[in-house]
Amino acid sequence: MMQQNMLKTCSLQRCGCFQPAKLGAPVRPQRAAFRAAAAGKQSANSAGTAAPLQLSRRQALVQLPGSALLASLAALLAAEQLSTAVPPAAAAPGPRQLDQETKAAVAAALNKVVTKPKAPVILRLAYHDAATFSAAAGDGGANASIQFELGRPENTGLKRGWRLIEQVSDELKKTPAAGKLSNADLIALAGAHAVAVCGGPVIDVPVGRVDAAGPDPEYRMVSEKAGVAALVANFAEKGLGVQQLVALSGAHTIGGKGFGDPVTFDNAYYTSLLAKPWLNPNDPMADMIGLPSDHALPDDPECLKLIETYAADQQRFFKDFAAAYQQLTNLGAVWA
Ligand code: HEM
Repeated sequence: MMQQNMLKTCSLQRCGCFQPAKLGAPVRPQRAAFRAAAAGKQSANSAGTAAPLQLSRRQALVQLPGSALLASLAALLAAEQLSTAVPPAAAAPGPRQLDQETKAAVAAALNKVVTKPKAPVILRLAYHDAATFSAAAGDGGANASIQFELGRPENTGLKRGWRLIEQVSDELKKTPAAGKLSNADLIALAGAHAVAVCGGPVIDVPVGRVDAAGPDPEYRMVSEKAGVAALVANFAEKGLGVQQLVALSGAHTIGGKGFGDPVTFDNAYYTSLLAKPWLNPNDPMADMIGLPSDHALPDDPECLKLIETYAADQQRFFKDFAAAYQQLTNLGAVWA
């Protein structure tokens, strides 16, 4: 409504033919434009014509002299534009950016709740929430359904992560962000925060995801015992390629899998995959390092090339991880 009235006011400034628009008093632009054109004719002829002119559209076009005709056409065009201008529709559903006020409130809540030691479980939670997506079935994905799936074997340990999201949500209740974000948004934002707080890339996460009312279908998560073909196939089912598989697996650089400092997000995962410390017969902890699915990656030539790239160039890893994380957290999302 406000925009509509601004439009009317603008037209007032542009062609001077409207009375100021009042709230709730719609102007009839075409008629007003004609009056304006007729008034132009009247003033041009004021010496010889006493009666005010009331012209039809056709009359105006036929009878008005050149300059008045041009003026009338211009007025008509402006009026036509106004009359066809539809009121602004409600914003179309889709990802949107957080406003500054909400962003600040969310950042404060995440800083308070998702501290470095909590980062690994939160990042894993974000993966497990989104990776139930199936492109073929067209369901699952980043929708906070993880809250209904915490009893599944692949989600062992993630109750702790979900409780942290509940805490973030509670924190936000006292702020301008209250009620503005879904749990699915909070999970995606918290995962990005987890990466950043451990020194990884700052990832822009749009919001507007709608929460699911129940669990996603089962058996969508790939096993830690999977070989590289099964890993690639599982990611492909979600519309993610080999590059996304290798970049996202770099998340294992944080947490307890033995790839360097557990709360530093860096490219130690890739340097370790090349060094293969799990094969060191002199290290009693060797078999604690990495998962079979991690160990499998360097066996594939395409994966190996990416592992070498990320091992040599941390910034490239950060860039590809950030892009893949955005893809991951948009999988299957229904936008409000
Ligand atoms: C590629 C297939 C993947 C498999 C099979 C897999 C499996 C696992 C397993 C079994 C754990 C150990 C959980 C535990 O300690 O109890 C783990 C940890 C973790 N995963 Fe994955 N994961 C995969 C991909 C990912 C991706 C794509 C991400 C995030 C983008 C991710 C993030 C994490 C994190 C951060 C941890 C450490 C959690 C902690 O220490 O609390 N994982 N993953």
